[in-house]
Amino acid sequence: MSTYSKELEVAELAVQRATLLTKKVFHEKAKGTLSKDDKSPVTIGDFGAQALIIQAIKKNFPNDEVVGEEEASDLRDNHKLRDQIWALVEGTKLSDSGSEDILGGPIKTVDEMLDAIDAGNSAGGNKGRIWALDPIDGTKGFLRGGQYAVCLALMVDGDVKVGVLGCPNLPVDDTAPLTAESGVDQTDSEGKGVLFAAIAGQGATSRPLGTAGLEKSQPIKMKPVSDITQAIFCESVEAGHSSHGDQSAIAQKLGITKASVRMDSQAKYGSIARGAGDIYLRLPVSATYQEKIWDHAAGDLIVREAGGEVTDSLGNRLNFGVGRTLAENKGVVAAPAAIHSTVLEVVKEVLSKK
Ligand SMILES: Nc1ncnc2c1ncn2[C@@H]1O[C@H](COP(=O)(O)O)[C@@H](OP(=O)(O)O)[C@H]1O
Ligand SMILES: [Mg+2]
Ligand SMILES: [Mg+2]
Ligand SMILES: [Mg+2]
Repeated sequence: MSTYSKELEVAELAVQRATLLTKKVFHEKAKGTLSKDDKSPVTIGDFGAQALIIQAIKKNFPNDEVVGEEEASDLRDNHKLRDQIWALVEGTKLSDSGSEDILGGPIKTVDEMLDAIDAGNSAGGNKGRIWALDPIDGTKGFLRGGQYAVCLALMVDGDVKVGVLGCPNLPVDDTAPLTAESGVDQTDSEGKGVLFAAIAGQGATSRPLGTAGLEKSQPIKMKPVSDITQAIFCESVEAGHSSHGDQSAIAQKLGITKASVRMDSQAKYGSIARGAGDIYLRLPVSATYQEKIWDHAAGDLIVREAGGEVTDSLGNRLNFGVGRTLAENKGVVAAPAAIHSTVLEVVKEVLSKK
């Protein structure tokens, strides 16, 4: 077996299983939404997906740590919500029993489920094997009917080695270009659902999300951009998550005339990695916000392995080894390697004028 192939297999299957759970919640009107301390939303889908994925990691790699976005404290005294999540977790299995076996068997009790969720409490850092998990990235998109992603990455000594993104609402077809509609009013209808993956040094791939381990992955590559004015650039839907104003000024200076594609979650990284889009800009709106490692780890590797470069707004690589946040970085600039320096120059120019 080549390096990290076992980790990739477990990560892909765990993400695929978790998306079965999130898809069920996506189609429910009531998604069991709570407001967290920072006022951001979390749903029964986020908790359930985190439990299923951490269980699979701990069964296969008991000594590994996990930096997971969610924690179970709100559930320990909210039995109604806890039981709703348990019903989902208990009822979610991959249809292929061989794939289910690889994940190491079901969660047996409610307490085991809560403990699995809380096992995502690693402080992170640059020593040893640590997984970064975002059980639903783009929760606001998930609630609005936009894009969302189930995101998992393995870091070893602070470097991302394996990355997986499950995107239930993106087209399976790698060649379908992004349009203004790609991020709004989306669902997981026929032809939707893609799993992106990468191992450091071994390239990036995609495969249909619905088929567990049964379908072969295809290599993906970023699209060469010969004329930057024709580039498709992506940004968050939420104006509170990145500066639409700065991003539009940068696009304008680059001569880009097409409107941005606004899309929730790391579906943006997957989309540019397969050449459906070209550039992803995420410039800070707040001077104090620190980006979370689980919002970027998998996407960073997948884009770089597909021929892209990912830096912050100063041109530094994202540093995943300093804790649960990207404390040393500000913003994200992701583009094909051949045009990244051109984009970065304009980013610096626009930000320096502020
Ligand atoms: N002020 C802020 N600046 C940047 N990112 C923020 C933010 N507040 C929340 N986020 C993050 O933005 C993520 C969604 O990114 P996007 O806008 O690309 O969809 C959220 O992930 P979750 O949805 O997992 O909580 C959350 O972690
Ligand atoms: Mg969140
Ligand atoms: Mg997130
Ligand atoms: Mg999340």
